[in-house]
Amino acid sequence: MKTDVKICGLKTAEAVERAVALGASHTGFIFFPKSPRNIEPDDAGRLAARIRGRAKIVAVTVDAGNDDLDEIVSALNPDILQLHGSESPERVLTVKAVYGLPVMKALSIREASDLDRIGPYVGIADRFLFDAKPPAGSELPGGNGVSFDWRLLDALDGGVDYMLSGGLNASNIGEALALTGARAIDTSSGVESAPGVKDLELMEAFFDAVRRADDERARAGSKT
Ligand SMILES: O=C(O)c1ccccc1NCC(=O)[C@H](O)[C@H](O)COP(=O)(O)O
Repeated sequence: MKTDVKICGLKTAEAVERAVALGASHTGFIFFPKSPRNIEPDDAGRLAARIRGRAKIVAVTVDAGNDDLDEIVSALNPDILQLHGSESPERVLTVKAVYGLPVMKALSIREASDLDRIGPYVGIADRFLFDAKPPAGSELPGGNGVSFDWRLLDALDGGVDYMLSGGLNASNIGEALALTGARAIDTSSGVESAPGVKDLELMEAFFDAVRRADDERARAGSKT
């Protein structure tokens, strides 16, 4: 099985095209002005046009109102909306109804009780993205390059469809996949040389590590 990989926070044609050539299943564009990865909707739309149909296009927003979502959806025409703020289940339902797009709801995890927040979104969100909680003082709800304790996901109901996120990089992705069995992963800072600057070599190393982990899982699976 090939792990789905989302490369998030893309801002240049070179990075978008390289991510997809390396096998990214999802490309993420950040609409959050405080982020070093923030991109204008029209610029994101131009980048997405280069890879449309080859990878899913994900619009990442944080507690966005309908005016902002209207502009983003019309300029980017995303395949998926990632809601990365404190959007309620009711807001997720509304967004899905208004835009007719699948929603990936991001939830931040630090301790076992954080998994209790999943339940109200089950049957509403199409997928979850489990990220680490931001470190103290961070203005960003995501893209902080920090991981959570992946073992917490042992308690997760096996039917929950999610992307594993938060501080993933070429050095730790093998362990993260082995521990969680995640089928889909997301990274941003782990493939950057500086905040918001994607590094093509780090991206390549990340995909190499993911494919090694996939091979390992296939070998382990074929022995059982
Ligand atoms: O990446 C950002 O700057 C960001 C800002 C505001 C909301 C969400 C953001 N990122 C969302 C993502 O999906 C990131 O890939 C995810 O948080 C993981 O980031 P990292 O820990 O840096 O790999």
